[in-house]
Amino acid sequence: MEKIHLVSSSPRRQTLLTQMGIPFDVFPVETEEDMTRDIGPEVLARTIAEEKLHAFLKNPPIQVKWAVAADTFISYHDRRVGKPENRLEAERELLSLSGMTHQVLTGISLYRAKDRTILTEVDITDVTFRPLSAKEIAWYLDTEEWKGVAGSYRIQGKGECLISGINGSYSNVMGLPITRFYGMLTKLDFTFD
Ligand SMILES: Cc1cn([C@H]2C[C@H](O)[C@@H](COP(=O)(O)OP(=O)(O)OP(=O)(O)O)O2)c(=O)[nH]c1=O
Repeated sequence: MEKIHLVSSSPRRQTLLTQMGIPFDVFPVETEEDMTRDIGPEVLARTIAEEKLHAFLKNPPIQVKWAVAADTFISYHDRRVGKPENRLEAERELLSLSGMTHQVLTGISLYRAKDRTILTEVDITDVTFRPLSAKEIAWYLDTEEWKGVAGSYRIQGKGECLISGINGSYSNVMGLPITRFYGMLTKLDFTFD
């Protein structure tokens, strides 16, 4: 099977590619990830994923055959939320999410080197939080799971205790929607043997 260059520092995306049985090399890039642009959340998810991919393509390793970049953030009430800067920001975020449904969006941009094709898609999952007490929020903040994740919670960790329901892909919330990504690879004739 051909290797994919994973243009991401996210350990969750590595876990999900491993789960899919796809060999990969990790090649993170630094981009601005400006969430304040006046565009809808789906377009924003596409745009940031494509910006990460294009940053990688400016100076790719010679042997690259495939590359994938992604961006995950949460959206509700016209707000787009990425990773919190500190505990106070995480606390405010969890308070806002308490008792309501938000969307988790992941933009995925896949590159096939042989003809320089780029395919970008967006996956959306609705996640509903239970009404959270101040005690629960304090407990969750103490777990430190909020560090480095969009929306200040980890569905794949103790964060699942805060959730009453999800509609859509679970792996999308973790940073790479397996079903959609598999479909994208198939569209571009990636061979799984
Ligand atoms: C909501 C949620 C997000 N996340 C993670 C997925 C993403 O890794 C992260 C969102 O940040 P991203 O900017 O998408 O990715 P990243 O900074 O981890 O890596 P890079 O920019 O190099 O690609 O939040 C979880 O792990 N669990 C969750 O429940």
